[in-house]
Amino acid sequence: MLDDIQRELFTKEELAAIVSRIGREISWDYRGKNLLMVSVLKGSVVFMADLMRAVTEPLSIDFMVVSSYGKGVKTSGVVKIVLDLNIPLEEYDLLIVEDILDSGKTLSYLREVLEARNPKSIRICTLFDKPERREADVTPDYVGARIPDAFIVGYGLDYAGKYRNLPFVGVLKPEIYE
Ligand SMILES: O=P(O)(O)OC[C@H]1O[C@H](OP(=O)(O)OP(=O)(O)O)[C@H](O)[C@@H]1O
Ligand code: HPA
Ligand SMILES: [Mg+2]
Repeated sequence: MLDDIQRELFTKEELAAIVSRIGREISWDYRGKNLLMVSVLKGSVVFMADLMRAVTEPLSIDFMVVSSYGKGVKTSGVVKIVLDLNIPLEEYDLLIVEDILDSGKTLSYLREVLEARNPKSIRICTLFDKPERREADVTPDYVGARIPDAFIVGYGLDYAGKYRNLPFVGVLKPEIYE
């Protein structure tokens, strides 16, 4: 698995520092609110597990499973909700938790779908933002780090379902997917 990585982009320690910084920002901003963190699976599984423990205010969690990349490194353009939330959202301040904002198609679609359910407020938190590849208009409220246009894996992020268990984030060697 390690042989497939071209270079490490964020070490385990750097990721922990990023998560802790976002956790502090969220803790401050959501004082006295009714925070519901919605993790967009599968990619955000590791980030979500760490981030929720970096938030010091009371919160609830829930999960959606959304998929659009399949086995490729480019979005299929079709965002499929594989598993939806099944609770009313009116009483919650919703925070969508994503691993990466790339073309923006997943988050622009999700935001629209969830906004229509009338939560008290809605914000987006993404660990990584790849602004150069944006195709849909999305503005995240919390960003861990902006990254260059390269396909990254680890810390929840996959290529064809693999590499999610790497504790760091690295750039995948292009020969793996070309
Ligand atoms: O901004 P976009 O171009 O839409 O890309 C970002 C989305 O793509 C990935 O999900 P994927 O469809 O690979 O499912 P996964 O979370 O199970 O890996 C990633 O986890 C984000 O949800
Ligand atoms: O760079 C990426 N890596 C893994 N999954 C992704 N989904 C969108 N962009 C990426
Ligand atoms: Mg993926």
